[in-house]
Amino acid sequence: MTTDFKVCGLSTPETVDAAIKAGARYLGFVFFPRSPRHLTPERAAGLIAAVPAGIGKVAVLVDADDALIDAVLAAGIDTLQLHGHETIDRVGGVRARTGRPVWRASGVATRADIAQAIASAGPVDRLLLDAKAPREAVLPGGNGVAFDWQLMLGVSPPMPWGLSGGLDAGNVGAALAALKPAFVDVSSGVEDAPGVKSVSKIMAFANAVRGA
Ligand SMILES: O=C(O)c1ccccc1NCC(=O)[C@H](O)[C@H](O)COP(=O)(O)O
Repeated sequence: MTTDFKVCGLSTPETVDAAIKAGARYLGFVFFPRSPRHLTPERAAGLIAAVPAGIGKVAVLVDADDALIDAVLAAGIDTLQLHGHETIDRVGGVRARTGRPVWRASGVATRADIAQAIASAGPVDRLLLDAKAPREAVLPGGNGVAFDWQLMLGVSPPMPWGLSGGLDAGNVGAALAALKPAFVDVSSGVEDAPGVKSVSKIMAFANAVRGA
């Protein structure tokens, strides 16, 4: 069975279409003004309108307020990925108020980070383990950096979890074989430059996931 994958940071009709054709289970849209992948809810609505039913439309949010959450849901988003410093109470509050699936993204650099990510995830539907952002990074995710996957050996989070950070067509097969996450998430690894997705790299990533 093929592992589900999410293509994150989509911002054009062509690359949304490529991700759909490649078989992505989830499409990610970033709502964070400092990101080269940033979208307004209005722009996202235009992209989401073309997405068939059955494919998840995931908003990547960083410490978003309720007004932004409501705006992205009105744009057609169905899943909320919280990628900031949201507390357990905030995660639970967002889930209870919206009734939508909530994913918690956490940065990993050490084994202790993984334990902390699991302990502080709150009532999430999915946990996304991403590489901890480098000290000088402007973004909390989407930096094209991998964490040491050996840190995950022997760890099985009690909720469905996804792997992200620095994945690409060349390494995702090894990641899947070693860790068997419920899903994988890619952004920089299918780009030609930050924020510029590549149709051919999206296809190559999908083939690598299927071939794993
Ligand atoms: O991608 C962004 O610009 C971004 C901005 C702010 C918070 C999170 C962001 N991305 C989160 C993702 O879901 C990425 O897909 C994930 O971190 C993997 O990124 P990459 O290492 O570039 O494949």
